Amino acid sequence: MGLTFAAQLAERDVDVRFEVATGETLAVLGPNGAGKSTVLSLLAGLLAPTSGRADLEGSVLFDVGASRRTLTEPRERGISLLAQEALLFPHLSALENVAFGPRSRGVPRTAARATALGWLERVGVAELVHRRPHQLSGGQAQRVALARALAVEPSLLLLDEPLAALDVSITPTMRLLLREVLQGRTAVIVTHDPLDAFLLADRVLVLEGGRIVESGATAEVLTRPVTAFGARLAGLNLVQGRRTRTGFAGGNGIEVPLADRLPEGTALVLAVRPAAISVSLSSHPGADAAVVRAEIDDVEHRGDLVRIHAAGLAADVAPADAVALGLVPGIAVDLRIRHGDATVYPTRREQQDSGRSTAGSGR
Ligand SMILES: Nc1ncnc2c1ncn2[C@@H]1O[C@H](COP(=O)(O)OP(=O)(O)OP(=O)(O)O)[C@@H](O)[C@H]1O
Repeated sequence: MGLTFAAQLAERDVDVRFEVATGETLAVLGPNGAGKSTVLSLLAGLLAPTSGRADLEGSVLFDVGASRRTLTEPRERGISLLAQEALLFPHLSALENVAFGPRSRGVPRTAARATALGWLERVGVAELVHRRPHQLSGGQAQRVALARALAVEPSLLLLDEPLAALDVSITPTMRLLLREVLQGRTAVIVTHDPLDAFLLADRVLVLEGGRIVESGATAEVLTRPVTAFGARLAGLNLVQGRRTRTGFAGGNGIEVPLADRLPEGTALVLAVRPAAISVSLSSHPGADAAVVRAEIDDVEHRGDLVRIHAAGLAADVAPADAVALGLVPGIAVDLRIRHGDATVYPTRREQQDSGRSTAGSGR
């Protein structure tokens, strides 16, 4: 059953229809003003469509037409929303914030607290149960907000740019936590970040001007992009490799130390943005970076940057640097990736096989 959604909202010129199977995560991408937040608001019941119908696991969320107008109350929809900001109740402790949902659905206090504690443990902040929101860091507050969203066992979890407001130093671990809790959960995530889409979503939908311009399995959109956003997705470097005794070893010689406890031999994928790979004629390896020496296969001019292809990787450099270094096909260069810029995670199959274990990021 899952989710079926079809809605028009005339005043915002939005007309979108899609389905999400039970247990599947859909990423909604698109430029500013594309209609992503509008879709989430329609689902959550914060906006009513001009016309359309949505069903979640056989229950009507809305059904609006010429002669009918059913709008299920937001709190009756079985939907939780994780927003950019944690939006916790300031006067309640972390535990009370998470217990609030079950309590307001009639669960007795002790049982609601036990549920809340279980979720706070699951998201890694059990020791912070008695803190008030102002005593939590941004990342801790977002973990509490995630526990709160999940404690009501929603049929659908909505995530609106859940990592956007966090310090970049904590987004990798938060992203891996989301990846873990989204396994087998029906979810729609709005994001600007192709890495989120790739790591968290089974399918991707690209909106532009209130219409769907591209959709498909994440891997498909990655390999056959038809829009600028799809191309941004496709630009992400993905390197297949394995867990060695010390970390990740990729087919093209990239090695990154890891702090996870995954067994040796686990199939892993390393993701790194083209902008995070620096290109030089020669460099010193250093302790905090992986360096791959390779001949340039291709040089692509892309407006305000130049994309270098070598060793199966794409690296973006400023045009002035490309000229100064004389970057042309055939010359040998060092591609340098700081360990902290690489995200390493098990392939989906490995993750399912090994239960809930996740790789640490490359930091
Ligand atoms: N509160 C509002 N009132 C009227 N129009 C709005 C409102 N919010 C958004 N819009 C319009 O609706 C359309 C879709 O906007 P929406 O906020 O859904 O886009 P978005 O993809 O979420 O953008 P962003 O990435 O900037 O958050 C845009 O034309 C926008 O100008």
